[in-house]
Amino acid sequence: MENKKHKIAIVGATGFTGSELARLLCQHENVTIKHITSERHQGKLFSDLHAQFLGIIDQELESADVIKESELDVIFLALPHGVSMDFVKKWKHKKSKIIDLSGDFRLSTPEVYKNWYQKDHVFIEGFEHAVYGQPELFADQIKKSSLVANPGCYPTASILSLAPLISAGLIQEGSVIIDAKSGLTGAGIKANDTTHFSNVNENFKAYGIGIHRHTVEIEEQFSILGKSKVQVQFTPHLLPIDRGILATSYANTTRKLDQESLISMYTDFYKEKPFVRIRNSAPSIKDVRGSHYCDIFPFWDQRTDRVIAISAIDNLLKGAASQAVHNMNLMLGLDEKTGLEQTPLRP
Ligand SMILES: NC(=O)C1=CN([C@@H]2O[C@H](COP(=O)(O)OP(=O)(O)OC[C@H]3O[C@@H](n4cnc5c(N)ncnc54)[C@H](OP(=O)(O)O)[C@@H]3O)[C@@H](O)[C@H]2O)C=CC1
Ligand SMILES: CC(=O)N[C@@H](CCC(=O)OP(=O)(O)O)C(=O)O
Repeated sequence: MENKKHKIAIVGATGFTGSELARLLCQHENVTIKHITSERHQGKLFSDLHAQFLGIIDQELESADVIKESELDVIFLALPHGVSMDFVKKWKHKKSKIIDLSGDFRLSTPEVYKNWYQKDHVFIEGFEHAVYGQPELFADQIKKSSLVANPGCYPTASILSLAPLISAGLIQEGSVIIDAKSGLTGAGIKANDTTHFSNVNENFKAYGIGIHRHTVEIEEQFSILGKSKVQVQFTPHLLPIDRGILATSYANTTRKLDQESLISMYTDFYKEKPFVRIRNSAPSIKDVRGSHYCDIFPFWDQRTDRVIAISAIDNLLKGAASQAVHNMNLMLGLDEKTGLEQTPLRP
């Protein structure tokens, strides 16, 4: 018997995460891409904009207006934050499940959203329904949800790096410091001064110091996992590479640990999570590039009695598109690994 194909749409398909979604979903055995949308490029072929899809997805880009009348199982929103919420509001009566890649529904309340995104939220109702889409941590809620807030890229790497210790209540309050670095595609497809070649090439800098919106996303998720308020110091950096995130997380623990028990705690925590790999040496960005893996090396520094957990992901995949597909698999009751077992791309 032929597989039932779920109908999906990718809204904002011309961007970086939208085109990665298209790459994954065109090979996914259980879905068919019904619509791919763009407002600026409607009428052109997807493969005209992204030549790598020539002969693979020569589908016409449509305006998101077509979604209104279309029967869809899942809609992926690969739109900027502040834009996604308008669409979620507009389509609130549709039966389709929505996976939003933006930050619009990741936080706990519209007030917290306003504080960190400097924008009033237009769809407050959404906060009650949205589930934070970290498949390794919240699969049960994701399976029942019809609105998933796909996590941010830095939060994915950061949260997974310390989740086993936070969940076990082993982290000393106020001691978490996360130093994270991202490739340039994290900043989206539109070029600007920051992403200008000569400002990035052979250069390296910190940004968003003390104010980056991912700080609160990480804090809120740690607070849920640890069942008490957690504050973190988070600093992002821009790497002169196209894709990948490396996060180095430091924390003091409430009791002394050792390397062996740390590794066994992490291995145990992630034992049924096929896309988190516990390493016994520091991972590099290229070890996970082009894949859905998050590699983590937890290290016990016996000199300073501190944990240093290093995690690596591909920001466009585990940090965005493949995580969204993982969420879709869970929401549709499919095998969670479907369409996600790409081997990392080296060198
Ligand atoms: N890049 C990354 O590594 C990650 C990104 N994210 C989040 O995912 C979302 C998408 O990111 P990314 O793919 O990088 O973004 P891009 O800037 O690369 O693409 C954005 C897309 O949104 C569309 N768009 C922009 N404004 C509007 C609008 N007003 N109405 C309708 N469509 C619009 C554009 O379509 P067009 O111009 O063709 O009409 C484009 O296709 C963002 O919220 C981002 O924060 C999350 C994790 C990681
Ligand atoms: C390198 C770079 O600029 N990265 C982006 C993060 C991209 C992302 O995941 O952000 P969202 O929360 O908007 O989804 C930034 O720091 O704003």
